[in-house]
Amino acid sequence: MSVLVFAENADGKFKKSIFEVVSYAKAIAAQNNTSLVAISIGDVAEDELAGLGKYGADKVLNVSTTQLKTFVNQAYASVIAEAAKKEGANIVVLSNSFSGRGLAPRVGVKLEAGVADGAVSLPQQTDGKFSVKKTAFSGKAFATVELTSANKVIALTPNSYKVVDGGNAAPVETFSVEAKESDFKTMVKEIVRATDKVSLPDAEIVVSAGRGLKGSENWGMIEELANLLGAATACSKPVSDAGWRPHSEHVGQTGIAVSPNLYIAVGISGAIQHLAGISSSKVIVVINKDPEAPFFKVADYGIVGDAFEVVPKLIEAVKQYKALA
Ligand SMILES: Cc1cc2nc3c(=O)[nH]c(=O)nc-3n(C[C@H](O)[C@H](O)[C@H](O)COP(=O)(O)OP(=O)(O)OC[C@H]3O[C@@H](n4cnc5c(N)ncnc54)[C@H](O)[C@@H]3O)c2cc1C
Repeated sequence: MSVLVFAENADGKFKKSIFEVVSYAKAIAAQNNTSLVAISIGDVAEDELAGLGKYGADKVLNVSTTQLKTFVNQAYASVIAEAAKKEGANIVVLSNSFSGRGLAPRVGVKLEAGVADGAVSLPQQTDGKFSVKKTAFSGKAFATVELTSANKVIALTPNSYKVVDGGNAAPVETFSVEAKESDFKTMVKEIVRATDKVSLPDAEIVVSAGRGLKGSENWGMIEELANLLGAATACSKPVSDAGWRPHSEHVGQTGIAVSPNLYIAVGISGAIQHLAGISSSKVIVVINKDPEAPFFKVADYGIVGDAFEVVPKLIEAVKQYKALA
């Protein structure tokens, strides 16, 4: 028995969410007194792969074929399932990223495994039971699910487990698996990143704004605040529907789900469909001129005031703080 973790790369590099998921998988391996094997698919340099050992991987399997250079959901799921079988891994861990959300159920089917996607904490393993706390109902609630199958697949929500480093470089082994033609019915030909800014699903800080900002011409202060804080920018649905901001920034039930350490909401009412995408944020700050705005009910800190006065003051305060630091 061992634990297998899928380490997904972005342009040949591993992001922080992968260090989180490797650290998380290591903790599960430790709970079960077993080893942790990581698998990487695509074009990643040897030292980057070996570096996963720092976060707990005892060994790294490297799958690097031309056919699998870009992400192909079905084919990647087959490779991960084959690796799990070969390594005797009965627990497979992935990030609940865009790709991870597609992979987890497919790997689950191939391994006849119970799946817990959107996990937010380590599994509880008592009295022979294996339970995982996860987000439910588009992030509106949490559920604790019990995985009763012998094999288990867990997809970890980004920003819900701390990065634990301190290990040593891990040995890297080439892993080859016969590709099935049926796995390549749909191919990703090219991935064009929307911007080179902080990626929204991975962001630790998000500055988000809504219809209270009146128009796209007023986003300068939101971007300035986000740049100062190293944050990603986001918006409510009507804002992207109106074309004030790109759809890639739309957060909520029908948009992206985020789980940053800090979510700053400016001029957003806090409709249930918006809250669905942000409820696993650690700290929520709301700026709204209406003291009755529903968003204040879920806020950790609230500022009742006009965004056009509050945000410039906040920018000044952050600049002063940075100058002192
Ligand atoms: C099926 C369905 C799915 C949906 N999915 C989503 C989704 O994924 N994401 C999403 O966001 N919405 C979604 N919606 C829409 C959602 O119901 C709300 O209509 C939307 O979130 C409201 O956006 P808003 O808060 O920006 O705008 P508004 O509701 O217009 O609120 C604007 C807020 O700004 C405040 N304000 C105004 N001026 C200022 C100022 N100068 N300073 C400070 N505050 C100010 C107001 O007090 C108000 O609270 C969905 C709706 C449906 C029916």
